[in-house]
Amino acid sequence: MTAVHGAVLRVGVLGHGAIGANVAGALRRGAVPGAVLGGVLTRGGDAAVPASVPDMRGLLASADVVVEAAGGPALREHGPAVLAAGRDLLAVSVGALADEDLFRELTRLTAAGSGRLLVCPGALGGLDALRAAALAGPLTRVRLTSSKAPASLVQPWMDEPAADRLRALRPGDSPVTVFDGDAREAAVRFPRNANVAATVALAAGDWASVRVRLLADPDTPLTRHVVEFAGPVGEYRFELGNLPDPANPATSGLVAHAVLRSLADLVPGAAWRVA
Ligand SMILES: NC(=O)C1=CN([C@@H]2O[C@H](COP(=O)(O)OP(=O)(O)OC[C@H]3O[C@@H](n4cnc5c(N)ncnc54)[C@H](OP(=O)(O)O)[C@@H]3O)[C@@H](O)[C@H]2O)C=CC1
Ligand SMILES: O=C([O-])CC(=O)C(=O)O
Repeated sequence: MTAVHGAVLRVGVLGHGAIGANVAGALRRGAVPGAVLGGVLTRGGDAAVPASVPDMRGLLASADVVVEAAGGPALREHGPAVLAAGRDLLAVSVGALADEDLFRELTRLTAAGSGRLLVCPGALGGLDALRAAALAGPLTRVRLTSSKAPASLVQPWMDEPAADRLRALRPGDSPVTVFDGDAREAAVRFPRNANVAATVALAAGDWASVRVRLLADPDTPLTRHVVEFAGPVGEYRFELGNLPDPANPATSGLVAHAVLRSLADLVPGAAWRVA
């Protein structure tokens, strides 16, 4: 477990986009009692960003816990060094953990007594019940259905006609299914949309049996996630309707606040927590 300096939790933020900038700004404003912003690492070490550090060495020196909010490739590049340095790693780009080699490497480092790998719930809720139900016995059904604005689902690997069909959807048009398959494939093919699928798979303890549908819905301003599961202790359904983050409509505005909530639980001596 990370050694915390003094009575405060020092937070390093990797990435200064929609989520990272929100988290860094909130920490500077004192939004999480007991936590302070240690440093921010942008891709180019942008000195204009408050608390900017030039490189990962600088971020590790400034932080007890590192929030990864920079995308899957950045989690792959920096995650092992964060854990090896004995810092906790709060991952937001959870879809990158669909890469079995990366997941094995990160969990090996945590098992070796380095920092902990922490998965942020991000745009989701209800994961506590999903984990509890999975502990009660094998789940008979786990499903995630996500719908969001069509433009946010366009991927670089799509051919032009397919991408154009999504962009051309208008209010009043029916939702279009852009993916129907398992959680690992969803996370790989939609790295900016299906981090939630990876999070459900990790909570359920199984990637292959989590059925994921992604829908392009031109008719709602909300990004919706419906998590359904069933097992020996009951049947469950959680539905979230998140407003998109104005800085990045592919990302729900809830995510930065979910990071702050996770950090609040890491503050030493926190009076209470949703454990
Ligand atoms: N778990 C969940 O529920 C969710 C997870 N996510 C994931 O969170 C991640 C961040 O989302 P969001 O903030 O909206 O994305 P943004 O694109 O708004 O921001 C990402 C930022 O990270 C920067 N970055 C990329 N690589 C590096 C690097 N190696 N070092 C430092 N900075 C880097 C980018 O810089 P540049 O512009 O130079 O590339 C950009 O400023 C995404 O991977 C996204 O998929 C998003 C939503 C929900
Ligand atoms: O922010 C969201 O609603 C979900 C998302 O993009 C992701 O999981 O990648």
